[in-house]
Amino acid sequence: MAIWLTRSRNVTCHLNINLGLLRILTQSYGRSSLTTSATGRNVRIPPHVGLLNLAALFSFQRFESVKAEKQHDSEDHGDEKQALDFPGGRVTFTSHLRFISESPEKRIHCYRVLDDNGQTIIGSNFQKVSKEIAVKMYSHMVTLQIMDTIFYEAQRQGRISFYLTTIGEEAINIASAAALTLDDIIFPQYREPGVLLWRGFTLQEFANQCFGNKSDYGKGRQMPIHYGSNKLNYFTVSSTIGTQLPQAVGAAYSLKMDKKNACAVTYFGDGGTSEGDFHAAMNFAAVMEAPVVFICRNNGWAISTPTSEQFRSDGVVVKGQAYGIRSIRVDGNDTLAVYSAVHAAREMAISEHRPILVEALTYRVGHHSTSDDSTKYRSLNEIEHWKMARDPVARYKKWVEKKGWWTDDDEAVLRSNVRKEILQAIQVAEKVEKPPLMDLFTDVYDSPPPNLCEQERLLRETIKKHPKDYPLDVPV
Ligand SMILES: Cc1ncc(C[n+]2csc(CCOP(=O)(O)OP(=O)(O)O)c2C)c(N)n1
Ligand SMILES: [K+]
Repeated sequence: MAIWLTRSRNVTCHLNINLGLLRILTQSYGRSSLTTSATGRNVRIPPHVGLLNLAALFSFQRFESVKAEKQHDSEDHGDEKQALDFPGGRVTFTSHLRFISESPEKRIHCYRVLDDNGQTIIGSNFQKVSKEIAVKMYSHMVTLQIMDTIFYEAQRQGRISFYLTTIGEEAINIASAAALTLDDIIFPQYREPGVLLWRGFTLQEFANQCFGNKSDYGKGRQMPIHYGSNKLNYFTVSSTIGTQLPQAVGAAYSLKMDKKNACAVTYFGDGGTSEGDFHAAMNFAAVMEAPVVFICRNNGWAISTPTSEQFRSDGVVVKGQAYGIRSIRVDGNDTLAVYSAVHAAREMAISEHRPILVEALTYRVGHHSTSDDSTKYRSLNEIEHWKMARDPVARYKKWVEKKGWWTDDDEAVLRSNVRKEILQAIQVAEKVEKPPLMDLFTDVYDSPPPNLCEQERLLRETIKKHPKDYPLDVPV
């Protein structure tokens, strides 16, 4: 409830108060009168009006009073002459007792280039892309979609233990990757395999990891989709939400110390922003002026948690300013907008030694993973709407087609080739031997500690006791 308090000394304070505070105020202000300007006109309230009456008077005005308060937010009540020299800059004084509103009147706008029909919005400001890059982006988005569909089916058939798709987020994956260089170091969450695909990870390499065979760089020690590539500057996915964020800041800081023409780029979901690691990383990056680009895929759901239960702020983009980080909100389903925003973010991060936050608005069209059924917590209509009306791949396709860079024949050839290549990769990966049992215990300690040796002994004993339950294709 917003109230203007007037005292005889002509001091006006603007308050945002609850009933408890109102009680304290009426007591401490004693016989002075209260004046409300909540409706735009001043109403004098005599000192004898009881607290309950006062509460009733204001309770139905809550909406209007908040509006008034917001209007005042935009006025400058600061006294330029009366200021405090304080670390970080001059702070002007005000005699208005006024709290900053918890939410701005308007939400932060979302940058886009393509309209819903995939055509460039006249006057839009974006990074030009060559035909080669434009077509490569489109074909990689399609490849990612086909890979997801086939791998998902392979999991349903029991051929791999787990899978998680990126459907609906192809533009964020591919366009952001295209705007970076190979020297930029990627710290992914798990819904960005398209970045790795763009960097040259082969479909065979993806399949090897999902099957956890001997050719998997992680030697089968991670669940499927926890890809990583030293060669491609792509840190291995960690299931633990948010851990990649402070790591990215540290890597970015080292790139700056080494005067490298590169930045660190980290991806995370809206759910990830509730982790302490997100806040530690943002603050550390701002203070250390680390060249890191934070890319948040705000896809509406963190498994079954909707964003309304994740935060009460205007999404994620506003958190950047609180930490002193330049930020942008972008339409995550608009390939050209994502490309342009990340391209600009990278340039600023490196040339100005600063972190940048990009919030990409999108939607997780698939279930969280193969362990989830999202129809239990969200409507089919919502899913269908994003799948059909807001599909980033179809939208971008219209643009490349209009440019004359893509035809139906190109589409048919691409789809058929990619499908064949993925099926072939799965067949090969399935036949490759699994890493030996011993690999489970190596590569961490020079000489394994007693508890690890004990675990190995117990595992071998269990296999001997229950040979039928042990997979035949894993050498003991
Ligand atoms: C620290 C931690 N807490 C909880 C989990 C369980 N978990 C796995 S994924 C996930 C949701 C994350 O959502 P978000 O970061 O928004 O990414 P999205 O899956 O939507 O891409 C949760 C809670 C986890 N892996 N790590
Ligand atoms: K999410």
